[in-house]
Amino acid sequence: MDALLPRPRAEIAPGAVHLPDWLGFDEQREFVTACRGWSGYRHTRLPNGGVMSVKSVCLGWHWYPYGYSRTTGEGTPVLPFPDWLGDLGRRALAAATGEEGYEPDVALVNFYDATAKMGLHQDKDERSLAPVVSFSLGDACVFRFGNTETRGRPYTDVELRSGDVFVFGGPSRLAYHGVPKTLPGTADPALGLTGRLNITLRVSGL
Ligand SMILES: O=C(O)CCC(=O)C(=O)O
Ligand SMILES: [Fe+2]
Repeated sequence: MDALLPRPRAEIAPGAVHLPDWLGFDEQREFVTACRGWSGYRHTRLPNGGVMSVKSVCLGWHWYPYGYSRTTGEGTPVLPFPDWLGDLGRRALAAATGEEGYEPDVALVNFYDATAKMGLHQDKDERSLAPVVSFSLGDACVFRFGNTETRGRPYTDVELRSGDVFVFGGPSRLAYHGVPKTLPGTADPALGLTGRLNITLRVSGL
């Protein structure tokens, strides 16, 4: 029942906008197919010795903690950033905030299995303060959106579901955010995805 109720657009903080159900089901399915076509998903190793529980692959530039490079950790070229993904990001940002002319050149594609999560962090390895545009596919998750000062409160927990867009820019561009948990089994089986995919688009400024 709950799934049938429309969820309103919400400004979670200044410059941070949640657009529920922005991608149609066919677009979600095509996006999942594209994500399957990208190879090289890896658990990123952190300088503190930890390993991220998500598996990720990058397009355009390779993100590592804490910077961007032209080659992957294996020394292979980074997968290209496709034009259609830039177009999608441009349309999503325009729909969220009205900003035109967004030109992302990096995508981080994260896969969450039932137990994966992502600790609170800032996206601050880019040399541009252009917004981050995030797409969610598959299982829903709890997305924690905080403040620019600390990992702690105040923060707002937002449920991101398949097809949702979340944009953060302006005064929220450097806000701490993370994924405390996914909600396993909530994906529409017709999507053909067990788990959650998140794709964030950024402008590297490089
Ligand atoms: O999975 C998400 O919704 C957030 C991902 C994220 O914050 C990141 O890739 O930097
Ligand atoms: Fe992030």
